[in-house]
Amino acid sequence: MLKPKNTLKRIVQNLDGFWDCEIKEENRPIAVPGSWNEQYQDLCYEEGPFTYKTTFYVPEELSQKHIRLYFAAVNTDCDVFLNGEKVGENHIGYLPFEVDVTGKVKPGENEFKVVVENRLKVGGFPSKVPDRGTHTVGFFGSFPPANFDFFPYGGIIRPVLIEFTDHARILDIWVDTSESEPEKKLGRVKVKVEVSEEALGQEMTIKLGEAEKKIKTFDRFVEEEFILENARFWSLEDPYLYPLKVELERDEYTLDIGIRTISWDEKKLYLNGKPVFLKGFGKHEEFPVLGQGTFYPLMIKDFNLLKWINANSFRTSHYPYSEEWLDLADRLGILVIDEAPHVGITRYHYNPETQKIAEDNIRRMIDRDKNHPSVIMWSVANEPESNHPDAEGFFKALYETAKEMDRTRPVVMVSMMDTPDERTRDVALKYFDIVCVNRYYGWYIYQGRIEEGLQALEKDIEELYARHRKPIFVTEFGADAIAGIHYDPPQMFSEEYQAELVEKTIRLLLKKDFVIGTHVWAFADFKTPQNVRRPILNYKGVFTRDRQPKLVAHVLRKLWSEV
Ligand SMILES: O=C(O)[C@H]1O[C@@H](Oc2ccc([N+](=O)[O-])cc2)[C@H](O)[C@@H](O)[C@@H]1O
Repeated sequence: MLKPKNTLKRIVQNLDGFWDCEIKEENRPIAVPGSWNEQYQDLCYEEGPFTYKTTFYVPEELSQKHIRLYFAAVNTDCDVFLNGEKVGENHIGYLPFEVDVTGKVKPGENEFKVVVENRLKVGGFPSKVPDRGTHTVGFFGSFPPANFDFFPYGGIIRPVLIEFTDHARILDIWVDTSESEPEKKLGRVKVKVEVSEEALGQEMTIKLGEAEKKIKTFDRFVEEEFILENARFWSLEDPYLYPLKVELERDEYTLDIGIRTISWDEKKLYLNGKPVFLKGFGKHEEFPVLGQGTFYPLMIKDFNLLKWINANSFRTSHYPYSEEWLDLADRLGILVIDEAPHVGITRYHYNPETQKIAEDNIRRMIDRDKNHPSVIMWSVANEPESNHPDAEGFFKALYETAKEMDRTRPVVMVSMMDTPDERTRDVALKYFDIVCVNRYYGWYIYQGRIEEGLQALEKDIEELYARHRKPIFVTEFGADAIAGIHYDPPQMFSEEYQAELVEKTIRLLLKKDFVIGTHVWAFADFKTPQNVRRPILNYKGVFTRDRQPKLVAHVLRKLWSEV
C-alpha cells in the first residue's frame, strides 16, 4: 500500500482539524490528529468508545475517481462509516489502513464517522497487565493497567487523507538495492511496481534520476532493474536520495530512494560493506497535550538533537512511528530500527489467533516502511515473556513472516531475558539475526552500585556472545535523572548518577568487538501510567520532556564525537 501523495496525476485531501466528538452525551470539538487523553482532563483515563464526526466535500468531477480513505493511524479499535454505511474497521494502532470507497462518495457533502475505542486487553493490543504475574515486574497496580511503560493514549493520532486517482493506477512499489556493490560504486536498483487491473496494456515509464525505462504493463506486476555506474550511495555522511518516478497514462507516483546495502556476520553490522556502530536511543513519539498525535516541529527538533549529540540511529520503540520520521531519517542520514507495536507480550498472546494478528502487524509495518533506506532492521517485539515455552513457536513464526517480506534486512526481537540467571533463558532469541537485549545494571539491579553493576553486565554480555555467536546490540540501558537534582557522590535520580552510568556502560561495551551498538534508554522523558516508580514521567530521558539537555547529554555529545 502506498501512502497517498499529491503528484501531477493524484489529488489528496487532508481531513486534519477539529472534528465533532460524542463524548459522555455531549458534542465536543476534538483535534485530529491527536490523543483525546490530554485534550480534556476528564478524558485522561477514558478508553471510549467515542464517535468522531466530520464532513467533507467532493466536486462532481472527482466523485467518479478511484477513492480511498487513508488513516495513518488510529489507536486502537475503530469502525468507519461513510454516509451512514459501515465501510471499514481496524484493530491495531500505529499502522496505516485504507478503506476503498470508490463509488460510495457523493458529489457534494459527505458524512464521515469513526467510532474509536482504546481498551487495554490481557493478551491483546494494547496489552493489559494480567491478574497473575508473568514477566514484567513493576507494572502491577499501575493505573491505567497497561502492561508497558508508556501512557496508553487513544484517538485518531495521525492524519486522515482522501486520495483520488484514476482507476488505472499504481498500487505499490518495491525498491531493492541490496545487490549493489559499494566497493565498485555499482548501484543495482530493482524496482517492482504493482498496477490495477484497469492499467493492463498501458505504457509505464519508470525514471530513476536521469535514467528512464518504458514498459508495457502486460502483467499486474512489472519488474525492472537499473544499473548505475558511479552510483552515489546513501550513507550517514552523504544521505543522497535519487528521485524515482513511476508514470502511467493517468497516474503518477514519486519516491526518494537511497542506494545502500546492509549486511551482518557473527560479529558486525555493515552499511555499504563497512562496519557501523549504532549510537543512539530508544525513544517515544509523545509530547504534552499532543499525546501521540503527529507533531511535525518536534520531529525536526528531535533530529536536530540527534545530530547535535552525535547519534547515528534510534529505535522506534515500541511501535512504528509516523512515516514522516522515516522521511526525515532518509534525508538526514539517521539509521532506524523499526519496531512492531508488540510490547507487553505475555503467555496470553501465545495462541494461533493472536499469532495471526501479530504476523499481520509485521507484514503491515514492513509493507509501509520497506522503501526507506534509513530503516536497517526490523524488530518484531520488545521485552516479551520470551522465557515461556510457548514463546518459541510464536516468535519463530514472526521471524519467518518478516523474512518472507524482506530478506535484505536483519530481523530482531528485543529481549529482557537470557541473563546469567537460568530462569530467564530465552527460548526464541536463537532464531534472530542479531541479539538485542535491554539491560538495567546499576538501576533495577545493583541499585546505586554502578561499578558492581558494570562487572555483572560484562559477565552477562560475554556469556550472551558465547551462547549465541551473533552480534550483540544493547538496545536499552540507563537511569532516571530528574533535571536539576544534583548529588556528589552520584546518587540514583541525580544527573551525575545518570551521566556516570551511561558513560561507563558505553565505554565498557565499546571494548567488546561483538557489540554492534548501544542505545540509551531514553531519548527524552515521557509520560507513563501511575505507579510508585514513576513520578508522572519516566525520567530516563537524556533530554527533558521539553527537549532540554541533562548533564548526560553533554557527556554523550563528547563521547560520541570520538567513536
Ligand atoms: O523501565 C524502563 O525505563 C524501560 O525499560 C523497559 O522495561 C522495563 C521495565 C521494568 C524492568 N524491571 O523492573 O526490571 C525492566 C525493564 C522497557 O523496554 C521500556 O519501555 C521501559 O520504559
